[in-house]
Amino acid sequence: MMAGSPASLSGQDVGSFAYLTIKDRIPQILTKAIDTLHRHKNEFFEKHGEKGTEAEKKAISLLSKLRNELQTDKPIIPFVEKFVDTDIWNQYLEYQQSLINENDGKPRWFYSPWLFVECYMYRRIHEAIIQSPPIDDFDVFKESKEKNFFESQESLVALCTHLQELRTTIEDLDENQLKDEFFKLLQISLWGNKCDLSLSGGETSSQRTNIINSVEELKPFILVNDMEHLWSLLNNCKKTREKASVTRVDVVLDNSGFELVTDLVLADFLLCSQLATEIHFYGKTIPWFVSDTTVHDFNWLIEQMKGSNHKWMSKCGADWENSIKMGRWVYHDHIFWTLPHEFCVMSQVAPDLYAELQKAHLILFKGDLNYRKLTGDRKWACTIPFHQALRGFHPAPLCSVRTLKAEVQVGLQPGQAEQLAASEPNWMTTGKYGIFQFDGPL
Ligand SMILES: O=P(O)(O)OC[C@H]1O[C@](O)(CO)[C@@H](O)[C@@H]1O
Ligand SMILES: [Mn+2]
Repeated sequence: MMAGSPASLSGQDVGSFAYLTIKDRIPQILTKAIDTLHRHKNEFFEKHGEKGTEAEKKAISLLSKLRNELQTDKPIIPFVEKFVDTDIWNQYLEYQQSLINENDGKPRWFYSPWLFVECYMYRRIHEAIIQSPPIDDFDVFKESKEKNFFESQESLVALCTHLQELRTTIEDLDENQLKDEFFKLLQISLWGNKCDLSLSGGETSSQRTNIINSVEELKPFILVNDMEHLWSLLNNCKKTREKASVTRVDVVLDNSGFELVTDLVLADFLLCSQLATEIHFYGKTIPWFVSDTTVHDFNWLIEQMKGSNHKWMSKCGADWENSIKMGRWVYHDHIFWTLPHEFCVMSQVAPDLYAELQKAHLILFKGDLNYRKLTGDRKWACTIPFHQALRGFHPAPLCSVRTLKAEVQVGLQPGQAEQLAASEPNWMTTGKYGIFQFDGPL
Protein backbone atom coordinates (compact mmCIF):
# COMPACT_ATOMS: atom_id res chain seq x y z
CA MET A 1 0.00 0.00 0.00
CA MET A 2 1.25 3.46 -0.86
CA ALA A 3 1.79 5.77 2.05
CA GLY A 4 -0.98 8.17 2.84
CA SER A 5 -3.86 6.28 1.30
CA PRO A 6 -6.82 5.22 3.42
CA ALA A 7 -7.93 1.64 4.11
CA SER A 8 -9.83 -0.39 1.55
CA LEU A 9 -13.58 -0.89 1.69
CA SER A 10 -14.19 -4.38 3.02
CA GLY A 11 -16.72 -6.84 4.41
CA GLN A 12 -15.19 -6.24 7.84
CA ASP A 13 -17.52 -3.28 8.18
CA VAL A 14 -20.72 -5.04 9.13
CA GLY A 15 -23.72 -3.40 7.52
CA SER A 16 -21.67 -1.61 4.86
CA PHE A 17 -22.56 -2.05 1.21
CA ALA A 18 -19.39 -4.14 0.79
CA TYR A 19 -20.50 -6.42 3.61
CA LEU A 20 -24.02 -6.80 2.22
CA THR A 21 -22.66 -7.50 -1.25
CA ILE A 22 -20.45 -10.31 0.00
CA LYS A 23 -23.15 -11.67 2.27
CA ASP A 24 -26.14 -11.49 -0.06
CA ARG A 25 -25.51 -10.33 -3.59
CA ILE A 26 -22.51 -12.49 -4.47
CA PRO A 27 -24.00 -15.79 -3.25
CA GLN A 28 -27.15 -14.90 -5.16
CA ILE A 29 -25.10 -14.43 -8.34
CA LEU A 30 -23.41 -17.79 -7.76
CA THR A 31 -26.73 -19.51 -7.26
CA LYS A 32 -27.97 -17.99 -10.48
CA ALA A 33 -24.86 -19.19 -12.34
CA ILE A 34 -25.43 -22.72 -11.02
CA ASP A 35 -29.05 -22.58 -12.08
CA THR A 36 -28.05 -21.40 -15.56
CA LEU A 37 -25.67 -24.32 -16.01
CA HIS A 38 -28.41 -26.64 -14.87
CA ARG A 39 -30.89 -25.27 -17.36
CA HIS A 40 -28.42 -25.80 -20.20
CA LYS A 41 -27.95 -29.46 -19.36
CA ASN A 42 -29.80 -30.73 -22.43
CA GLU A 43 -27.95 -28.36 -24.69
CA PHE A 44 -24.60 -29.62 -23.34
CA PHE A 45 -25.73 -33.21 -23.88
CA GLU A 46 -26.89 -32.56 -27.44
CA LYS A 47 -23.62 -30.84 -28.23
CA HIS A 48 -21.13 -33.11 -26.47
CA GLY A 49 -23.00 -36.25 -25.35
CA GLU A 50 -22.18 -37.76 -21.94
CA LYS A 51 -19.03 -35.65 -21.73
CA GLY A 52 -21.20 -32.54 -21.78
CA THR A 53 -23.35 -33.84 -18.94
CA GLU A 54 -20.28 -34.74 -16.89
CA ALA A 55 -18.79 -31.28 -17.50
CA GLU A 56 -21.99 -29.60 -16.37
CA LYS A 57 -21.93 -31.61 -13.14
CA LYS A 58 -18.31 -30.76 -12.55
CA ALA A 59 -18.78 -27.02 -13.09
CA ILE A 60 -21.79 -27.02 -10.77
CA SER A 61 -19.92 -28.83 -8.02
CA LEU A 62 -16.99 -26.40 -8.31
CA LEU A 63 -19.34 -23.44 -8.05
CA SER A 64 -21.17 -24.97 -5.08
CA LYS A 65 -17.83 -25.45 -3.37
CA LEU A 66 -16.99 -21.82 -4.06
CA ARG A 67 -20.31 -20.65 -2.62
CA ASN A 68 -19.65 -22.69 0.48
CA GLU A 69 -16.15 -21.26 0.93
CA LEU A 70 -17.61 -17.78 0.70
CA GLN A 71 -20.50 -18.32 3.04
CA THR A 72 -18.28 -19.84 5.72
CA ASP A 73 -15.59 -17.15 5.29
CA LYS A 74 -12.87 -19.65 4.35
CA PRO A 75 -9.37 -18.54 3.34
CA ILE A 76 -8.95 -17.38 -0.24
CA ILE A 77 -7.19 -20.21 -2.07
CA PRO A 78 -4.83 -19.97 -5.06
CA PHE A 79 -5.89 -20.72 -8.62
CA VAL A 80 -4.87 -24.12 -9.91
CA GLU A 81 -5.89 -24.16 -13.56
CA LYS A 82 -3.33 -22.80 -16.00
CA PHE A 83 -4.58 -19.66 -17.75
CA VAL A 84 -2.92 -16.48 -19.12
CA ASP A 85 -3.29 -14.62 -15.84
CA THR A 86 -2.98 -17.45 -13.28
CA ASP A 87 0.51 -16.51 -12.11
CA ILE A 88 -0.30 -12.83 -11.77
CA TRP A 89 -3.42 -13.69 -9.76
CA ASN A 90 -1.57 -16.03 -7.46
CA GLN A 91 1.16 -13.44 -6.91
CA TYR A 92 -1.54 -10.96 -6.00
CA LEU A 93 -2.98 -13.44 -3.49
CA GLU A 94 0.45 -13.66 -1.89
CA TYR A 95 0.66 -9.89 -1.81
CA GLN A 96 -2.70 -9.72 -0.02
CA GLN A 97 -1.43 -12.32 2.40
CA SER A 98 1.68 -10.21 3.05
CA LEU A 99 -0.51 -7.27 4.07
CA ILE A 100 -1.93 -9.27 6.95
CA ASN A 101 0.17 -8.82 10.06
CA GLU A 102 -1.31 -11.56 12.21
CA ASN A 103 0.65 -14.78 12.41
CA ASP A 104 -0.54 -17.14 9.74
CA GLY A 105 -3.41 -14.80 8.86
CA LYS A 106 -4.94 -15.65 5.50
CA PRO A 107 -6.96 -13.47 3.15
CA ARG A 108 -10.64 -14.20 3.73
CA TRP A 109 -13.89 -13.18 2.10
CA PHE A 110 -15.23 -10.94 4.85
CA TYR A 111 -11.83 -9.75 6.00
CA SER A 112 -9.94 -8.79 2.82
CA PRO A 113 -10.52 -5.78 0.57
CA TRP A 114 -13.91 -5.96 -1.11
CA LEU A 115 -12.53 -5.08 -4.56
CA PHE A 116 -10.11 -7.98 -4.31
CA VAL A 117 -12.60 -10.63 -3.12
CA GLU A 118 -15.30 -9.56 -5.56
CA CYS A 119 -12.92 -9.76 -8.52
CA TYR A 120 -11.61 -13.06 -7.15
CA MET A 121 -15.14 -14.47 -7.13
CA TYR A 122 -15.65 -13.76 -10.85
CA ARG A 123 -12.24 -15.19 -11.65
CA ARG A 124 -13.13 -18.35 -9.70
CA ILE A 125 -16.35 -18.70 -11.71
CA HIS A 126 -14.18 -18.58 -14.80
CA GLU A 127 -11.85 -21.18 -13.33
CA ALA A 128 -14.77 -23.52 -12.65
CA ILE A 129 -15.78 -23.23 -16.30
CA ILE A 130 -12.33 -23.74 -17.81
CA GLN A 131 -11.82 -26.74 -15.54
CA SER A 132 -14.88 -28.29 -17.13
CA PRO A 133 -14.17 -29.04 -20.78
CA PRO A 134 -15.84 -29.42 -23.23
CA ILE A 135 -18.11 -26.64 -21.89
CA ASP A 136 -15.08 -24.48 -21.11
CA ASP A 137 -16.16 -21.65 -23.40
CA PHE A 138 -19.61 -21.30 -21.79
CA ASP A 139 -20.51 -17.81 -20.57
CA VAL A 140 -22.87 -18.23 -17.60
CA PHE A 141 -23.96 -14.60 -17.92
CA LYS A 142 -24.58 -14.53 -21.66
CA GLU A 143 -28.30 -15.18 -21.34
CA SER A 144 -28.88 -12.26 -18.97
CA LYS A 145 -26.82 -9.95 -21.16
CA GLU A 146 -28.88 -10.87 -24.20
CA LYS A 147 -32.10 -10.50 -22.26
CA ASN A 148 -31.10 -7.00 -21.20
CA PHE A 149 -30.55 -6.08 -24.85
CA PHE A 150 -33.91 -7.44 -26.00
CA GLU A 151 -35.84 -5.92 -23.13
CA SER A 152 -34.43 -2.49 -23.94
CA GLN A 153 -35.47 -2.65 -27.61
CA GLU A 154 -37.91 0.23 -27.55
CA SER A 155 -35.51 2.62 -25.94
CA LEU A 156 -32.74 1.45 -28.26
CA VAL A 157 -34.86 2.05 -31.34
CA ALA A 158 -35.55 5.59 -30.11
CA LEU A 159 -31.85 6.10 -29.56
CA CYS A 160 -30.85 4.81 -32.98
CA THR A 161 -33.52 6.92 -34.64
CA HIS A 162 -32.29 9.98 -32.80
CA LEU A 163 -28.73 9.31 -33.91
CA GLN A 164 -29.67 8.82 -37.56
CA GLU A 165 -31.74 12.02 -37.61
CA LEU A 166 -28.89 13.88 -36.02
CA ARG A 167 -26.52 12.59 -38.66
CA THR A 168 -28.58 14.08 -41.46
CA THR A 169 -28.50 17.57 -39.94
CA ILE A 170 -25.13 17.57 -38.24
CA GLU A 171 -23.46 19.67 -40.96
CA ASP A 172 -25.93 22.50 -40.32
CA LEU A 173 -25.49 22.67 -36.56
CA ASP A 174 -23.66 25.63 -35.08
CA GLU A 175 -21.15 25.18 -32.30
CA ASN A 176 -23.69 25.59 -29.52
CA GLN A 177 -26.10 23.11 -31.02
CA LEU A 178 -23.29 20.61 -31.46
CA LYS A 179 -22.29 21.09 -27.84
CA ASP A 180 -25.89 20.50 -26.70
CA GLU A 181 -26.00 17.25 -28.64
CA PHE A 182 -22.66 16.18 -27.22
CA PHE A 183 -23.93 16.81 -23.70
CA LYS A 184 -27.16 14.96 -24.40
CA LEU A 185 -25.39 11.83 -25.67
CA LEU A 186 -22.89 11.95 -22.83
CA GLN A 187 -25.74 11.97 -20.31
CA ILE A 188 -27.48 9.10 -22.09
CA SER A 189 -24.26 7.12 -21.81
CA LEU A 190 -24.05 8.05 -18.12
CA TRP A 191 -27.58 6.91 -17.31
CA GLY A 192 -27.02 3.83 -19.44
CA ASN A 193 -24.77 2.77 -16.58
CA LYS A 194 -27.77 2.33 -14.32
CA CYS A 195 -28.53 -0.86 -16.22
CA ASP A 196 -25.87 -3.25 -14.93
CA LEU A 197 -26.83 -6.71 -13.79
CA SER A 198 -24.41 -7.13 -10.91
CA LEU A 199 -26.10 -4.62 -8.62
CA SER A 200 -29.44 -6.32 -9.15
CA GLY A 201 -27.96 -9.74 -8.39
CA GLY A 202 -28.35 -10.75 -12.02
CA GLU A 203 -32.03 -9.83 -12.23
CA THR A 204 -33.07 -7.86 -15.28
CA SER A 205 -32.24 -4.21 -15.26
CA SER A 206 -33.15 -3.00 -18.70
CA GLN A 207 -34.13 0.40 -19.98
CA ARG A 208 -37.86 0.47 -20.67
CA THR A 209 -38.55 4.17 -20.98
CA ASN A 210 -37.24 6.55 -23.58
CA ILE A 211 -34.05 7.84 -22.03
CA ILE A 212 -33.74 10.82 -24.39
CA ASN A 213 -36.74 12.49 -22.77
CA SER A 214 -35.44 11.84 -19.27
CA VAL A 215 -32.08 13.58 -19.62
CA GLU A 216 -33.33 16.98 -18.47
CA GLU A 217 -35.18 15.59 -15.46
CA LEU A 218 -32.13 13.63 -14.36
CA LYS A 219 -29.74 16.59 -14.43
CA PRO A 220 -30.13 17.37 -10.70
CA PHE A 221 -28.76 13.90 -9.93
CA ILE A 222 -25.37 14.63 -11.51
CA LEU A 223 -23.18 15.31 -8.47
CA VAL A 224 -19.98 16.23 -10.28
CA ASN A 225 -20.41 17.62 -13.76
CA ASP A 226 -17.24 18.21 -15.76
CA MET A 227 -18.91 17.92 -19.17
CA GLU A 228 -17.70 21.43 -20.08
CA HIS A 229 -14.08 20.28 -19.75
CA LEU A 230 -14.71 17.41 -22.14
CA TRP A 231 -16.23 19.77 -24.65
CA SER A 232 -13.41 22.32 -24.49
CA LEU A 233 -10.83 19.59 -24.79
CA LEU A 234 -12.35 17.90 -27.84
CA ASN A 235 -13.54 21.08 -29.51
CA ASN A 236 -10.04 22.46 -29.15
CA CYS A 237 -8.55 19.34 -30.72
CA LYS A 238 -10.98 19.71 -33.61
CA LYS A 239 -10.10 23.36 -34.20
CA THR A 240 -6.36 23.04 -33.93
CA ARG A 241 -5.69 19.70 -35.54
CA GLU A 242 -3.93 19.61 -38.86
CA LYS A 243 -5.36 17.74 -41.83
CA ALA A 244 -4.85 13.98 -41.54
CA SER A 245 -3.87 14.14 -37.90
CA VAL A 246 -5.65 12.20 -35.20
CA THR A 247 -7.88 12.93 -32.21
CA ARG A 248 -8.28 9.72 -30.32
CA VAL A 249 -10.91 9.01 -27.66
CA ASP A 250 -10.60 5.75 -25.71
CA VAL A 251 -13.63 4.24 -24.01
CA VAL A 252 -13.08 1.71 -21.25
CA LEU A 253 -16.36 -0.14 -21.63
CA ASP A 254 -18.56 -1.45 -18.87
CA ASN A 255 -21.85 -3.27 -19.38
CA SER A 256 -23.16 -4.90 -22.52
CA GLY A 257 -26.79 -4.52 -23.62
CA PHE A 258 -28.38 -1.11 -23.21
CA GLU A 259 -25.32 0.64 -21.80
CA LEU A 260 -23.08 -0.56 -24.62
CA VAL A 261 -25.45 0.87 -27.23
CA THR A 262 -25.41 4.24 -25.48
CA ASP A 263 -21.60 4.15 -25.61
CA LEU A 264 -21.54 3.22 -29.27
CA VAL A 265 -24.04 5.96 -30.11
CA LEU A 266 -21.76 8.45 -28.38
CA ALA A 267 -18.75 7.05 -30.24
CA ASP A 268 -20.60 7.36 -33.56
CA PHE A 269 -21.45 10.98 -32.75
CA LEU A 270 -17.86 11.81 -31.80
CA LEU A 271 -16.72 10.73 -35.25
CA CYS A 272 -19.47 12.31 -37.33
CA SER A 273 -19.17 15.60 -35.41
CA GLN A 274 -15.39 15.42 -35.98
CA LEU A 275 -14.80 15.93 -32.28
CA ALA A 276 -12.70 12.77 -32.63
CA THR A 277 -11.24 10.87 -35.55
CA GLU A 278 -10.62 7.51 -33.91
CA ILE A 279 -12.30 5.60 -31.08
CA HIS A 280 -10.66 2.77 -29.17
CA PHE A 281 -12.72 0.43 -26.97
CA TYR A 282 -11.57 -1.83 -24.18
CA GLY A 283 -13.59 -4.87 -23.08
CA LYS A 284 -13.14 -7.83 -20.75
CA THR A 285 -11.38 -11.07 -21.75
CA ILE A 286 -13.59 -13.22 -19.51
CA PRO A 287 -17.20 -12.95 -18.27
CA TRP A 288 -17.09 -10.32 -15.52
CA PHE A 289 -19.40 -8.70 -12.96
CA VAL A 290 -22.34 -10.34 -14.73
CA SER A 291 -22.99 -7.80 -17.43
CA ASP A 292 -19.56 -6.55 -18.53
CA THR A 293 -18.79 -6.53 -22.24
CA THR A 294 -16.59 -9.22 -23.78
CA VAL A 295 -15.56 -9.29 -27.43
CA HIS A 296 -18.34 -11.82 -28.05
CA ASP A 297 -20.93 -9.48 -26.55
CA PHE A 298 -19.55 -6.57 -28.57
CA ASN A 299 -19.72 -8.46 -31.86
CA TRP A 300 -23.02 -10.13 -30.99
CA LEU A 301 -24.70 -6.82 -30.26
CA ILE A 302 -23.54 -5.17 -33.49
CA GLU A 303 -24.60 -8.26 -35.44
CA GLN A 304 -28.03 -8.21 -33.75
CA MET A 305 -28.51 -4.56 -34.56
CA LYS A 306 -27.47 -5.06 -38.16
CA GLY A 307 -30.03 -7.83 -38.51
CA SER A 308 -32.81 -5.84 -36.84
CA ASN A 309 -35.94 -5.21 -38.88
CA HIS A 310 -36.00 -1.66 -37.66
CA LYS A 311 -34.49 0.51 -40.38
CA TRP A 312 -32.45 2.84 -38.18
CA MET A 313 -31.28 0.21 -35.78
CA SER A 314 -30.02 -1.91 -38.62
CA LYS A 315 -28.34 1.13 -40.17
CA CYS A 316 -26.50 1.69 -36.89
CA GLY A 317 -25.37 -1.93 -36.87
CA ALA A 318 -24.14 -1.73 -40.46
CA ASP A 319 -22.38 1.62 -39.92
CA TRP A 320 -20.64 0.35 -36.82
CA GLU A 321 -19.46 -2.81 -38.49
CA ASN A 322 -18.04 -0.58 -41.17
CA SER A 323 -16.30 1.68 -38.66
CA ILE A 324 -14.53 -1.39 -37.32
CA LYS A 325 -13.57 -2.53 -40.84
CA MET A 326 -12.20 0.90 -41.66
CA GLY A 327 -10.19 1.06 -38.44
CA ARG A 328 -11.97 4.15 -37.14
CA TRP A 329 -13.18 1.97 -34.30
CA VAL A 330 -10.66 -0.33 -32.65
CA TYR A 331 -11.48 -2.94 -30.04
CA HIS A 332 -8.78 -3.97 -27.54
CA ASP A 333 -8.55 -6.87 -25.12
CA HIS A 334 -6.27 -6.89 -22.10
CA ILE A 335 -6.15 -9.19 -19.09
CA PHE A 336 -5.44 -6.25 -16.79
CA TRP A 337 -9.13 -5.29 -16.80
CA THR A 338 -10.03 -8.57 -15.10
CA LEU A 339 -7.28 -8.45 -12.49
CA PRO A 340 -8.02 -7.12 -8.99
CA HIS A 341 -5.42 -4.33 -9.19
CA GLU A 342 -6.12 -0.67 -8.65
CA PHE A 343 -5.32 1.45 -11.69
CA CYS A 344 -2.47 3.26 -9.92
CA VAL A 345 -0.34 0.13 -10.41
CA MET A 346 -1.21 -0.30 -14.10
CA SER A 347 2.05 1.26 -15.30
CA GLN A 348 3.97 -1.44 -13.42
CA VAL A 349 1.63 -4.42 -13.87
CA ALA A 350 0.58 -3.74 -17.46
CA PRO A 351 3.01 -1.20 -18.97
CA ASP A 352 1.87 -2.09 -22.50
CA LEU A 353 -1.72 -1.17 -21.68
CA TYR A 354 -0.65 2.02 -19.93
CA ALA A 355 1.37 2.98 -23.02
CA GLU A 356 -1.64 2.30 -25.22
CA LEU A 357 -3.86 4.55 -23.09
CA GLN A 358 -1.23 7.29 -23.25
CA LYS A 359 -1.96 7.61 -26.97
CA ALA A 360 -5.47 8.88 -26.26
CA HIS A 361 -6.47 12.54 -26.16
CA LEU A 362 -9.23 11.59 -23.75
CA ILE A 363 -10.14 8.38 -21.92
CA LEU A 364 -13.70 7.74 -20.76
CA PHE A 365 -13.99 5.21 -17.95
CA LYS A 366 -17.49 3.82 -17.90
CA GLY A 367 -19.17 2.53 -14.79
CA ASP A 368 -18.80 1.94 -11.14
CA LEU A 369 -16.20 -0.80 -11.05
CA ASN A 370 -13.82 1.35 -13.09
CA TYR A 371 -14.34 4.15 -10.57
CA ARG A 372 -13.56 1.80 -7.71
CA LYS A 373 -10.33 0.85 -9.46
CA LEU A 374 -9.50 4.47 -10.29
CA THR A 375 -9.81 5.45 -6.63
CA GLY A 376 -8.54 2.15 -5.24
CA ASP A 377 -11.93 1.44 -3.59
CA ARG A 378 -10.76 3.17 -0.46
CA LYS A 379 -12.31 5.11 2.36
CA TRP A 380 -11.45 8.52 0.99
CA ALA A 381 -13.10 11.58 2.43
CA CYS A 382 -15.70 12.74 -0.12
CA THR A 383 -13.94 16.08 -0.51
CA ILE A 384 -10.42 14.97 -1.40
CA PRO A 385 -9.50 15.91 -4.99
CA PHE A 386 -10.00 13.24 -7.67
CA HIS A 387 -6.42 13.86 -8.83
CA GLN A 388 -5.11 12.79 -5.42
CA ALA A 389 -7.27 9.65 -5.26
CA LEU A 390 -5.83 8.57 -8.63
CA ARG A 391 -2.43 8.26 -6.95
CA GLY A 392 -0.29 8.81 -10.03
CA PHE A 393 -2.59 7.22 -12.60
CA HIS A 394 -2.50 9.83 -15.34
CA PRO A 395 -2.03 8.13 -18.72
CA ALA A 396 -3.97 10.92 -20.50
CA PRO A 397 -6.80 13.33 -19.68
CA LEU A 398 -9.53 11.09 -18.32
CA CYS A 399 -13.12 11.19 -17.18
CA SER A 400 -15.14 8.79 -15.08
CA VAL A 401 -18.70 8.40 -16.31
CA ARG A 402 -20.46 6.39 -13.61
CA THR A 403 -23.59 6.07 -11.57
CA LEU A 404 -22.84 5.57 -7.89
CA LYS A 405 -23.10 1.94 -6.74
CA ALA A 406 -20.34 1.68 -4.16
CA GLU A 407 -19.42 3.63 -1.06
CA VAL A 408 -16.61 5.60 -2.59
CA GLN A 409 -16.88 9.12 -3.95
CA VAL A 410 -14.27 11.84 -4.08
CA GLY A 411 -14.12 15.43 -5.32
CA LEU A 412 -17.40 16.62 -3.82
CA GLN A 413 -17.97 20.12 -2.45
CA PRO A 414 -17.73 20.52 1.35
CA GLY A 415 -21.11 19.69 2.83
CA GLN A 416 -22.44 18.03 -0.33
CA ALA A 417 -22.11 14.46 0.99
CA GLU A 418 -23.60 15.36 4.37
CA GLN A 419 -26.57 16.98 2.72
CA LEU A 420 -27.23 13.94 0.56
CA ALA A 421 -26.78 11.53 3.45
CA ALA A 422 -29.25 13.44 5.59
CA SER A 423 -32.08 12.89 3.15
CA GLU A 424 -30.97 9.62 1.56
CA PRO A 425 -28.80 7.26 3.58
CA ASN A 426 -28.19 5.03 0.51
CA TRP A 427 -27.31 7.79 -1.92
CA MET A 428 -23.98 6.14 -2.78
CA THR A 429 -25.25 2.72 -3.76
CA THR A 430 -28.54 2.90 -5.63
CA GLY A 431 -27.31 4.10 -9.02
CA LYS A 432 -29.63 7.10 -8.75
CA TYR A 433 -26.77 9.62 -8.76
CA GLY A 434 -24.10 10.04 -11.39
CA ILE A 435 -20.85 11.87 -12.11
CA PHE A 436 -18.71 13.16 -14.95
CA GLN A 437 -15.42 13.51 -13.11
CA PHE A 438 -12.50 14.80 -15.14
CA ASP A 439 -8.80 14.75 -14.44
CA GLY A 440 -6.27 16.37 -16.69
CA PRO A 441 -4.71 19.69 -17.60
CA LEU A 442 -7.35 22.36 -18.20
O1 LIG B 1 -21.35 -2.25 -13.90
P1 LIG B 1 -20.75 -1.30 -12.92
O2 LIG B 1 -21.28 0.09 -13.07
O3 LIG B 1 -19.25 -1.34 -12.90
O4 LIG B 1 -21.25 -1.75 -11.52
C1 LIG B 1 -20.90 -2.95 -10.96
C2 LIG B 1 -21.21 -2.79 -9.55
O5 LIG B 1 -21.86 -3.91 -9.04
C3 LIG B 1 -21.50 -4.03 -7.73
O6 LIG B 1 -20.42 -4.86 -7.65
C4 LIG B 1 -22.50 -4.61 -6.83
O7 LIG B 1 -22.07 -5.85 -6.46
C5 LIG B 1 -21.12 -2.63 -7.48
O8 LIG B 1 -20.82 -2.27 -6.30
C6 LIG B 1 -20.14 -2.62 -8.56
O9 LIG B 1 -19.20 -1.73 -8.49
MN1 LIG C 1 -20.33 -3.74 -14.99
